[in-house]
Amino acid sequence: MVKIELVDVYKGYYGGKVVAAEIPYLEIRDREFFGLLGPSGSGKTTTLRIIAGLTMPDRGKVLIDGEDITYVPPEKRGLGMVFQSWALFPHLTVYENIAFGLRLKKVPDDEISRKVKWAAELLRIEELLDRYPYQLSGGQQQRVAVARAIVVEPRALLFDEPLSNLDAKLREQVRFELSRLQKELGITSIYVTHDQAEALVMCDRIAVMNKGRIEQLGTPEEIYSSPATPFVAEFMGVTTLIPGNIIEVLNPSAGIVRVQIENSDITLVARTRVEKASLGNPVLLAVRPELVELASGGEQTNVVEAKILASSYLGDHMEYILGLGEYQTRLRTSTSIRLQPGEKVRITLDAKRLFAVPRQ
Ligand SMILES: Nc1ncnc2c1ncn2[C@@H]1O[C@H](COP(=O)(O)OP(=O)(O)OP(=O)(O)O)[C@@H](O)[C@H]1O
Repeated sequence: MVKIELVDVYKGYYGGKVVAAEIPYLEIRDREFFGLLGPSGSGKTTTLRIIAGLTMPDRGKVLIDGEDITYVPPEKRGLGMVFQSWALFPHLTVYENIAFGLRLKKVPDDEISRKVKWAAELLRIEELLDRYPYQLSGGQQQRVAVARAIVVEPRALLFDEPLSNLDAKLREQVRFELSRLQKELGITSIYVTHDQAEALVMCDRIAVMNKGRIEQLGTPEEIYSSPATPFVAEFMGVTTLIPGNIIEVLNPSAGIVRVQIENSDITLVARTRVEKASLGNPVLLAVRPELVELASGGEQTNVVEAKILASSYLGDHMEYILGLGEYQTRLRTSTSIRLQPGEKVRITLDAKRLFAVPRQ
């Protein structure tokens, strides 16, 4: 079992003007694929480096399985690392690159040979063992870097944007392979990325970071469908955030509320965080295009009138910009439906998926 905890960790720069990491408590569970997600400068790398032992926190503790390792040097923590720059040794073959950590540990040759073969098979690079790094593609180098990290059988794996040097197509493929490998080995892993899609598809849980702090911690689905703050909603790709206020609490235990859009008499039923489901609370309605449909007539809730402001033909679908009170949102339809700017339409917003992001 390998559980990693951060307790009251703080790291600041420039006399505390820059908070690189401030984490009251974080637990990364045994065998979990854990994502640290956030924009540039949000503190992901600092947090990972504190866990790795490469950055000393100003305050706080790092625990592995309850044991305080805050002052244990990086090489004694038993953690495998795969960073953005893979930094393979150019003068060593793939075999020797993978074997490097084992040689340092003075592992006997026959055991090294067995372990290198095992790691090479897992990463599907058996054919490449005699080559030098310059004879490999970016994707192959990346696999060698992962093999080198796992061959020493680390207690946990730390990844810092390991795929950012790969092109989009390869990135998708290696993403999938890394997830498979992580599950196969059952190894606790922490993965730093600024790419939402990457975190959503790979990770069991994600911490979204902003200015050194964790804004939200949850499963990919929670983070995507129930963003806790406007920052998380925007970072997860919500382009339309419509301000409103809670005017009725319909189901307190499920967080179902009625929201009145600011400066209009339009009201919509939405979900919000249960602890924020109180009368008068300000919210932002996160309206993703996939929640908006033309009303067919049978709907009971969330049917409102909107005005077509603009239309675009996008080959396989139409996209319309709608005016909703003084705010705007988008509607997608099949290309067989053609609406004209200025036209009024009745739309429906899926009340089960419409989320009211707390504003305070
Ligand atoms: N050695 C350092 N000296 C001064 N400031 C630093 C140092 N390391 C990090 N910082 C600052 O701490 C903050 C967090 O940086 P960090 O590298 O952890 O962010 P990040 O989320 O990993 O960003 P990126 O995705 O760009 O790597 C930033 O404002 C950064 O400028």
